[in-house]
Amino acid sequence: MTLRYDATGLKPSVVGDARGVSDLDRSRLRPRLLKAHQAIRTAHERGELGFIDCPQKDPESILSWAAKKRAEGFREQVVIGIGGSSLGSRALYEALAEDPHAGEGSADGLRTHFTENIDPVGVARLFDRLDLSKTLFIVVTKSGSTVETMSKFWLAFDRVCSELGEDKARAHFVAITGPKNDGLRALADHYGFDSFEVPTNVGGRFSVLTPVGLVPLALAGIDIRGLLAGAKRARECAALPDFEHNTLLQITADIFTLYERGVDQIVMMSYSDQLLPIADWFRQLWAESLGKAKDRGGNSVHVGMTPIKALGVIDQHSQVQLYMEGPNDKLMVFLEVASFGRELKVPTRPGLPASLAHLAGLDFGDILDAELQGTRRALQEAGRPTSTWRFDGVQADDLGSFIFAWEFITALMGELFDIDAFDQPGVELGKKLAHGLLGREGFEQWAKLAQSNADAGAARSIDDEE
Ligand SMILES: O=P(O)(O)OC[C@H]1O[C@](O)(CO)[C@@H](O)[C@@H]1O
Repeated sequence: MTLRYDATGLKPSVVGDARGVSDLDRSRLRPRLLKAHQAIRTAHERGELGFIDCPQKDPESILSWAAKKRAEGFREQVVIGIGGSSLGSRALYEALAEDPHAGEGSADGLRTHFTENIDPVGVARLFDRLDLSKTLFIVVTKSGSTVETMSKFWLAFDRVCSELGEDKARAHFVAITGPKNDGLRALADHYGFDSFEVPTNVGGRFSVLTPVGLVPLALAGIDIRGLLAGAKRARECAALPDFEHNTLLQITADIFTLYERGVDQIVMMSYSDQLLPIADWFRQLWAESLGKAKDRGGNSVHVGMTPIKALGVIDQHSQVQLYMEGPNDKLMVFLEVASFGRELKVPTRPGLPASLAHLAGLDFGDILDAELQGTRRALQEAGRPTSTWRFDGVQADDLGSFIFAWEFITALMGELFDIDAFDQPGVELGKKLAHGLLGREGFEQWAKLAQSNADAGAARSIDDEE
């Protein structure tokens, strides 16, 4: 049974085949979803959930600042951030930039690199090949104190100061951070960097349509007006109060019904290289928002759906065996592109073996599409739930709509789980331990522990250490 959602205004269009989810099931959840929808509206009216305001923001000041900045002669930019401070911008850059990893930047758009990890090999490979005189560093951290981001910022700042002098360094750094006056904000004020603010009521993983994403994307020459226009379209769809016309309520009803049936994993399988990184953004949004130990009443619930990133056709030769025959616990979300805007055909020159002769003259996009259809149909025949987000093409407005739609669906899921979808208490312990270990006493403790582990020959984790 294919559920074509009432795609009121929503582009990309969405088609679901939530096997086993009947209209009856969906209407069963209708009252809870309308209550969730109302709760989100109320929270927004209280000034929370700032992500809902993002599509309304005027991008013109960012666009004119970016044009002025590029005119200063920069040709490349390095975005230093992690998690919500980088994943969204990277995904949108890699989807929408003309040729994201090749060629030189220009006065119309800086070639953009994203550095998120602190693997010394990766950082050195990037930093060592930069022409610092033409490189702009965009430092993005909402808290202003994330270890990975701030250590790389300091490395960049030291190198630029050493090469160009501290006076000139100022123009090579832009800070995008929260209003808290310590960490990056204090340094930006002290050194006089251009800076933009991350609104306090927008969670990091919901912030790509704030200066967090809009500033680097504008510098890269990406159509941020189109992004916001698409997000506005999805916002209008999200605001519809009636279940029958609100596509996002219907999609959420299907996902939650499946979850209650034991489908606790969601595979975002992109049949487009350009759209693959958007699955990285989605994984943080979905995992960090919904993976929670306690509900709002403090009860231990341990809820969440594991988000998995997959790429078609590659993962047909890797993961699909599990998706087809393994446990029926995954919702397949296909990202489909109707037109790649690029023709490339299998040559018709004679010589192909008879078994492959039918490929001659075929367009690569058509082959990809046939493989998507074949894989999707096979999964449906195997009774696996699927849904497809169908993009006319990889363009800014559809991506803006996609971003806002999933942000809103995530907020609705948080209401259905009755959890706080906007905090991330689970990441704090790891950070504390890491910070502790990075302090002096931490390393002594760590060295002692490593030695005692070695002596005991036992693999003990730091958690066992009282
Ligand atoms: O923008 P910041 O404060 O550097 O945080 C980066 C990321 O780290 C987290 O706080 C924890 O992983 C994410 O929620 C956030 O997106």
